[in-house]
Amino acid sequence: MKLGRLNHIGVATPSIEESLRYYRDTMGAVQITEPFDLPEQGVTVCFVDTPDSTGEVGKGTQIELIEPLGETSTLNTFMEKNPLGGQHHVCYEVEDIEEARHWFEGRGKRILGPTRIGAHGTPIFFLHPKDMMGQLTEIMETPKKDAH
Ligand SMILES: CC[C@H](C(=O)O)C(=O)SCCNC(=O)CCNC(=O)[C@H](O)C(C)(C)COP(=O)(O)OP(=O)(O)OC[C@H]1O[C@@H](n2cnc3c(N)ncnc32)[C@H](O)[C@@H]1OP(=O)(O)O
Ligand SMILES: [Co+2]
Repeated sequence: MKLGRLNHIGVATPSIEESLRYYRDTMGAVQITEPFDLPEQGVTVCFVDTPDSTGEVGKGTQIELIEPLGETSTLNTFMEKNPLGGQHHVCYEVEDIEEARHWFEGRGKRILGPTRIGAHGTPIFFLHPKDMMGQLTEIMETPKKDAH
């Protein structure tokens, strides 16, 4: 397996509205999606697009803003330790999610739960931060070109 594209950086926040204002008004973001709830993951999410190397917005690495949703959100423990939020996870793309799963299992890395569909609508899994140099790491299958 080779290191794939950095698809997004997951950034936890106590207030997605405040974070949206920050990225728009302080950082000059020009393309931000509407927030949407993922109740099964216990988060409200939205994406801030950053320009790619040509300066085009929409194809570059995204900031994935995540706010806890509900009492049982996985994010609540993180927010207790980091009340202002901050960098939560990194997400790399792979061509084949099952091949990637075998790769990491073969290297003794703990995979957190089953492969499932993530916020981009493609299969993902998470790897435990303690096995990944301290970084909670999301692995995501690259969206197929003809995906609509
Ligand atoms: C946008 C939707 C997206 C998707 O599904 O597509 C998401 O939902 S992302 C947000 C929520 N989902 C997840 O984070 C799934 C994976 N996370 C987990 O399974 C847990 O959060 C886990 C196992 C990483 C940590 O579990 P928990 O928080 O309950 O336990 P601890 O607080 O005791 O953490 C154990 C140990 O890990 C350190 N830790 C926790 N979170 C992080 C982090 N984000 N980055 C780095 N390190 C982290 C924590 O400090 C503990 O270390 P210790 O030295 O023992 O204090
Ligand atoms: Co993510």
